[in-house]
Amino acid sequence: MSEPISLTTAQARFEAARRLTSLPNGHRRRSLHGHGFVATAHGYLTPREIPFAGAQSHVLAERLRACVEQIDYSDLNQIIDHPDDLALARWIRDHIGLDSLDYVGIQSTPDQGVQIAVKSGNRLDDFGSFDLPEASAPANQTIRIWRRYHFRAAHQLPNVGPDHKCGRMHGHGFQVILHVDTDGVISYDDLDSAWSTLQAQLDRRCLNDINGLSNPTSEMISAWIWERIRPSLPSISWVTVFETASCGAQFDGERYQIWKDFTIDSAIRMNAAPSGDPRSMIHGDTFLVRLHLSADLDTVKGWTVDFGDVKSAFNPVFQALDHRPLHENEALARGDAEAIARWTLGTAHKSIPQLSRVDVIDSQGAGAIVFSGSLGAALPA
Ligand SMILES: Nc1nc2c(c(=O)[nH]1)N=C([C@H](O)[C@H](O)COP(=O)(O)OP(=O)(O)OP(=O)(O)O)CN2
Repeated sequence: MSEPISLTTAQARFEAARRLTSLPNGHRRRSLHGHGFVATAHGYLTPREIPFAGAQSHVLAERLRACVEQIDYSDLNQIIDHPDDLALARWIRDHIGLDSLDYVGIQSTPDQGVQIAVKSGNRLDDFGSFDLPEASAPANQTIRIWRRYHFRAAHQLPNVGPDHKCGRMHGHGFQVILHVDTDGVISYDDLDSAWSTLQAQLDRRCLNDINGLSNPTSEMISAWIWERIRPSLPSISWVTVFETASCGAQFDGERYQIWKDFTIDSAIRMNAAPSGDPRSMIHGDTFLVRLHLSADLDTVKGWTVDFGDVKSAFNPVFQALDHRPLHENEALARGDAEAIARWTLGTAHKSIPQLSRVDVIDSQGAGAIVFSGSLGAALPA
């Protein structure tokens, strides 16, 4: 594994009203309506920007909160010209006052959002090309919109061992996210029209009966959707399939990535926080720990790595994190999400060699992403 890269991440919520008057007459988003928005920011704060080592995600969260407070409970049209999600993301980028930001996202509903790369040449899913000169960075790699769809279906995995629970016929409320790179012209409506025929083919069906889906793993479903959606959405960048609320697969036309979520409830203490700061004393939080794996497809099983095998292989690391005083582990004495994510990636990589990224996110949506290789497509809040 190459030396992992860390990104700090934070979220802030705000409520606001808007009219999108450039939409056609009769479009429901033309009239005055409101949203509970979620803003996200990713970046790497420099030592100059933080009061002590480990405070990165707290500082980013504070800065983002202060920024969105300016538009919280507002009529957005009074502040921003045509305040669609893209304009809001750009407004935050321009008003947060941090040079170290890499990405800003806006989610206007649980099912739709936009993400922009802040620095020129910064691709949204491959930090390796971060330093591309502006001229060689395709413009369509700096803005990505995404929209989530839901379908209900049964399936059974025909090539698993006799005792595997997924060999039995069962079902899921699947979710699909289409991530599309755009120059700002493609709208959520375009994604809806491209998706509608697939929705009719997938919803309330048994997936095994559908042509091309005889082995309907999350990976195979994401590739099946990719092939069918690409002719109408040529700038599609990733298809994400949530099999359950805690696991799923992503496909970008070449690469598969899967993720599996865990929750840890842990005590922490931040050894670099000044005395008197409550973070210097024992406190705690509930953290989401999201493991991302990059691997080739096992063409017989139809998956990369079984989610169940990920869970078993991760269990010793999970046991070391969950319901534990993390500050008693010397490697975690800094007590922040980045330290936990780095330690988790380094430790779990020994038993899960396909592990390429670990996210550790606290209960307020702030934390760290530590990865080696491709970032993959962002998953919503
Ligand atoms: N890489 C993949 N692994 C597995 C797939 C898959 O599509 N790709 N599918 C399955 C099963 O179909 C299954 O329904 C998922 O079960 P599981 O891994 O147990 O996920 P849960 O969210 O139900 O797990 P809990 O953590 O126990 O809630 C299996 N593997």
